[in-house]
Amino acid sequence: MRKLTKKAIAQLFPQLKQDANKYTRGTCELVVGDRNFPGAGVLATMAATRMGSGYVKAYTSDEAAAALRIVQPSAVIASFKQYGVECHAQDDLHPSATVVGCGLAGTEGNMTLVKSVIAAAAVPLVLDGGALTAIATESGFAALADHRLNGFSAILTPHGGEAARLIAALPVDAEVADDLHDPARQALRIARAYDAVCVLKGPQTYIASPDDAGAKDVAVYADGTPALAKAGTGDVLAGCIGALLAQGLSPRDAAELGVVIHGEAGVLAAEKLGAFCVTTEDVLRFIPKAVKEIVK
Ligand SMILES: NC(=O)C1=CN([C@@H]2O[C@H](COP(=O)(O)OP(=O)(O)OC[C@H]3O[C@@H](n4cnc5c(N)ncnc54)[C@H](O)[C@@H]3O)[C@@H](O)[C@H]2O)[C@@H](O)CC1
Ligand SMILES: Nc1ncnc2c1ncn2[C@@H]1O[C@H](COP(=O)(O)OP(=O)(O)O)[C@@H](O)[C@H]1O
Repeated sequence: MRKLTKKAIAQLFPQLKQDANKYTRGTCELVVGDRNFPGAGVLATMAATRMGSGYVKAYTSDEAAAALRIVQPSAVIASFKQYGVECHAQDDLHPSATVVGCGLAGTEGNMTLVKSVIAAAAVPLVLDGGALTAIATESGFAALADHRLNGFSAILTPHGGEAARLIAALPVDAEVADDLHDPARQALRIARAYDAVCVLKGPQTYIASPDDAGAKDVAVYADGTPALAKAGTGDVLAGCIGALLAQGLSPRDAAELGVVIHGEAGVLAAEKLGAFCVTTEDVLRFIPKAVKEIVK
């Protein structure tokens, strides 16, 4: 397995060009934060804004929109149903990506929403939270397969519970069944079956691509901190990865860089505040320090 370190991933960091404008810096759109989980939408949107995207647009509930207008007024706000109508297309000069699922727990309405977003998105996707529940259904799986057939990539960001659900939805494969206690092999199984980069989160985070030859090609990040074991840190990670994807990084590079910056933000927050007291909001606040530390 390849161990991810700050030093090894520093070179992946997107350059901020002198002649940049907000669109060349990448548009990150997010479909996140239903009325029950507005906080997840706010956290993911704030993280995407912090991680360098020039233009951040949140398609979200009224509840999350009200909070975002106060804590992140630079984010453009739209309602869920506007996604298919207004979503951004991408070209080489104007990269773009969409994050979907943070704070969209598995209601029928949310599942329909996620599938319609996957069908409409002509951009790379980050699928988190409820979007992972949606692709574990037959119609959600088919929507993702069509997205991939249309030439667009996807990153899946399951925690252990979501990974178990993604694997349970697959046909049993006797050859790999024995291996699935090993998280690196779980990540690889998910990546290959869903044809997407898999970021399997936990105390150690495993990153696998569909074309990895075996577990030896899976990357592992093991330098994080249990301070990150707090509700909402996964939403922050999804926003970070989405912003990097929206700046034109490959899915694998965006995933690896996002995981290391997020982990380092947790470590720096724990050093400053003590691991016990670190909040998810602190992790967001320490992202700039983590970036400075990595690109110095
Ligand atoms: N402030 C907010 O609004 C927050 C909203 N959230 C949203 O809440 C929704 C539900 O997400 P949840 O993850 O709570 O619930 P889920 O029901 O999707 O997953 C939790 C289940 O998975 C199991 N599990 C196994 N391994 C796990 C692991 N390594 N980490 C976590 N759980 C593991 C748990 O025991 C539990 O049964 C998502 O849409 C998410 O985005 C959460 O991100 C928390 C913060
Ligand atoms: N003990 C731990 N050590 C290091 N990192 C952890 C630990 N526990 C959780 N994390 C990290 O915190 C994040 C939690 O994400 P997730 O489980 O999706 O939370 P949520 O759904 O509440 O946002 C992941 O990035 C995970 O790798």
